[in-house]
Amino acid sequence: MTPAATANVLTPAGIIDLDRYPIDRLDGSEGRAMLDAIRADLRARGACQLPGFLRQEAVDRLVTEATGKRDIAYRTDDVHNVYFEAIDETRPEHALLQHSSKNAIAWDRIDPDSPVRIAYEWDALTTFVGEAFGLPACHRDEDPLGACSLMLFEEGDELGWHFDRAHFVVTLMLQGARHGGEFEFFPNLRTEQDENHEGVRERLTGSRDGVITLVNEPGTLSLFRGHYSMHRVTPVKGGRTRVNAVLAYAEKPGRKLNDLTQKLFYGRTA
Ligand SMILES: O=C(O)CCC(=O)C(=O)O
Ligand SMILES: [Fe+2]
Repeated sequence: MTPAATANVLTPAGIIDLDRYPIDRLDGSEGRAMLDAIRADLRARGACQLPGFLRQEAVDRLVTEATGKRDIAYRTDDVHNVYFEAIDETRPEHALLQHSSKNAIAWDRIDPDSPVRIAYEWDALTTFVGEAFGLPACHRDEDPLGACSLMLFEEGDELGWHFDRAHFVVTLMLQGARHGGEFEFFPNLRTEQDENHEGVRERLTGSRDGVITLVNEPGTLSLFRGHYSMHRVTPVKGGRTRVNAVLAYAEKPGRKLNDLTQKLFYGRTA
């Protein structure tokens, strides 16, 4: 980065397109209409995408930051089942192994003036996320590693089919792969009351019934209820790294990962 760019710290309005998405004016008529549309989308398919949420300059800076930090990213390459649980061989859908590999840049390695830090720490974004998901309260995670991270998916990297442990996830797409790297999603495949083991097994053995593919445009904010909707990221191909940010929130204040999870995702504790 040039000295001029370093000195030029972006403001929330310079990072997020607040003309298109008035997240700091949720009480106004445009803000209310936006929230209504987002909530309807989340109800209907468990996911909502806001293309052009980040301004181009913020996207460009974040891709430069993330790719520049490849060497301090922590690489994971694992097999797991869709529940991230110890395998129960007596359950077919439980024993079908998935592959995931990616490189994660932890929250404490993200620049003080990084656009993603400024956006994540802006209370208006936190309030907006809570309102979008219809939560009584919404807090940023307080985990020094996992609160908000930058992810790099290189050639062959993917996330196998899974249900998130968290009830909802927020991502920012920064750079799509040339091929693959697509986010595929089975809306509401299970519910709190019904695990739908049969439906899960069918999807893991080839059924595409009900699948949706989300857009991969750089600058898009995605909100999704990944706890009920099985999803994956298809293998990256074509030589361009897929880069995104994952923003973590909780209904209660002070959420942190336990030591085991920190070690698993970031290779250390903090
Ligand atoms: O990289 C993505 O688009 C999805 C991330 C995801 O599924 C997760 O963080 O659990
Ligand atoms: Fe996920």
